[in-house]
Parts: sequence; structure tokens; C-alpha cells
Amino acid sequence: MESASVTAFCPGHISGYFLPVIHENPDKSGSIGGGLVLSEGVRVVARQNPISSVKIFKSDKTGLPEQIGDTSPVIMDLLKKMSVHAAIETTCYLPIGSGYGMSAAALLGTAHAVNSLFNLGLSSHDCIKIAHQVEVMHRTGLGDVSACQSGGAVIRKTPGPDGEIRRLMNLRPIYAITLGPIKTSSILTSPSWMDKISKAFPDYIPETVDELFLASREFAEKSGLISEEVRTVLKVCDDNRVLASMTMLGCGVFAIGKTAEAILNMFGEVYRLTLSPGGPRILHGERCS
Ligand SMILES: Nc1ncnc2c1ncn2[C@@H]1O[C@H](COP(=O)(O)OP(=O)(O)OP(=O)(O)O)[C@@H](O)[C@H]1O
Ligand SMILES: CC(C)(CO)[C@@H](O)C(=O)[O-]
Repeated sequence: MESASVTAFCPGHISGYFLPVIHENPDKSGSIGGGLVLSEGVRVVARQNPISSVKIFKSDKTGLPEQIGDTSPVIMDLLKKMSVHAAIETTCYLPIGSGYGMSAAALLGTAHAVNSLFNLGLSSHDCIKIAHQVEVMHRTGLGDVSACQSGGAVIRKTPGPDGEIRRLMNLRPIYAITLGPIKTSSILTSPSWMDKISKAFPDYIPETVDELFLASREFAEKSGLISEEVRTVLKVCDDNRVLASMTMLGCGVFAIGKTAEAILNMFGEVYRLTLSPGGPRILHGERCS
């Protein structure tokens, strides 16, 4: 007989600009900034198992999954914090380490799935707080969990899941491409990058999605994070008046507008995305009795 299992989904997040805010209390640590919560994210299946394990799958355009990993220190730490043993399988279509907040989505999805599977009785907010603590402590992200707790284009005015967060809804498609990964923790633990990033933070708060793109681009330029490959793509976007910036923290570009898809198509596989209307959710499952 199949053991009980619960499936959850959590959207991913493109961070456009950010400013780390580090506090000794992880609930108050994170970042402020702006980004987009995405229709694509991470699907998590949690099963009861005497020994905890994690398998990571990546699906292709057709939805066919291929296993790409069999370890995830952040998920293992989350399970320990929640005092459970479970076999976790995560599946994403967007690439890991490329600025789509896949670690945050995997953590939020797992926290909600495990809470439901084991009838832990935690609120969604409790699950969000645990996921945020693990993400920030491992430096796999700072503001992604806060952003992904709900949907829309997000302006995070103060850090952490309880911070002041403004959300804008917009139905226009967003297009993104990835040219390669960046290990988030390698930037977040570098004092010289942190200094440049702090100095690049915009001094105004975007009021619309278009302004969020402009603020993101200004940040990307000033921070010095734009690589040669990203610059090549951004130049073609600029020449064609397409609003575009760099996915933080990944070697990639996100863009909006009528010709954005055709332009990005010249450089690689284009992800056609929309803003997610909401955050993590349980898709289906059978709880442990
Ligand atoms: N889908 C996933 N399932 C399980 N673990 C994951 C997943 N995505 C990321 N992780 C874990 O988080 C670690 C750090 O991921 P990383 O922060 O580089 O990716 P990311 O969240 O996609 O990053 P970013 O959005 O900053 O580019 C990975 O090495 C892996 O251990
Ligand atoms: C640090 C970061 C850019 C990593 O994806 C993100 O977590 C954010 O915006 O804080």
C-alpha cells in the first residue's frame, strides 16, 4: 500500500533589486526591494518515511521530469526544525540558482506539505516563518520567502515575512531567459559585493510594474552585477525599447512588452511567465492518521 503523501505548490520569484537587512533575529532579517512572484514554481511531494531524504527533479517543456539532485541541506534543515522525518521530492521547470527563488519555493512548499501530512496544526504564517528562518540562515536567499508568501509584483518596504509589503497585480506576460547560474550564497557572503549592492539600491519606490522594471535596471547597472553575456542581451532589448533587467541573483534577463519574447528567443530558451495570483498552496494529499 502507498504511504500517505501530500503535494504542495509554491510560486518562484524574480528579484529585480534588493538591499540586505541583516539582524540577529532571523524573523527581522532579509532584504527590502522589488520583484515578481511567478506562475511557475516548485511542486513538492512529501511522504512519511523513517529516514528523511530529498530528491530534486527538473521538468522539461513537456512536463517530463528528470532527477537532478539527491540532497538539499536547506530542506533537510527545515525537516529537522519541524521535527519530522519525510521523503521529499521537489520538481521545478525553472532552473535552480538562476534568480527564480527556487530554494524559497522549495522550502515554502515543503513546510506546507509536511505541516499537512503530519497534522502539525501550524498556521500558514508559521510555515512561512520557519521557511524564511532556514533560507536566511543558509543565505540561499533573503527576500524570496517574504515575496512568495503571496502573489503579484512585490515591493518589500521592510524585511521579513511580517514586513510591509505592497503587491501589484498585472496580467501582462513576463519573459525570462537564463544564461547560467550564480551561487546566491557566494554573493551574499562577500563583503565587497554587499557594499556595491547597498550603494546601488534605488532611492524611490516604484508605483507600477513598469517602474519596477526601471528601478531593477538602475540597480543592476549601479551594482556592477551585469556580466558580459547579460549585457549583450540587455543591449538588444534597449535597442528595441524593451523593458528588461537582470534576474537577481542569476545570470539571466527578464523582460516585458510585445517584442520581448522574440528578442529573448535569439539568446536561448524563453520562459513565458505571468504573475502568480497567490502564494503556497496544498494541491492534494492524504494525511497520516
Ligand atoms: N527545487 C529545489 N528543491 C530542493 N532544494 C533546492 C531547490 N532549489 C534550491 N534548492 C537548495 O538550495 C540551494 C541553493 O540554491 P540557490 O539559492 O542557488 O538557488 P535559487 O533559490 O534558485 O537561487 P536564486 O533565486 O537566488 O538564484 C541549492 O543548492 C539546493 O540545495
Ligand atoms: C538575495 C536575493 C536576490 C536572492 O535571490 C533575494 O533573496 C532577495 O531579493 O533578497
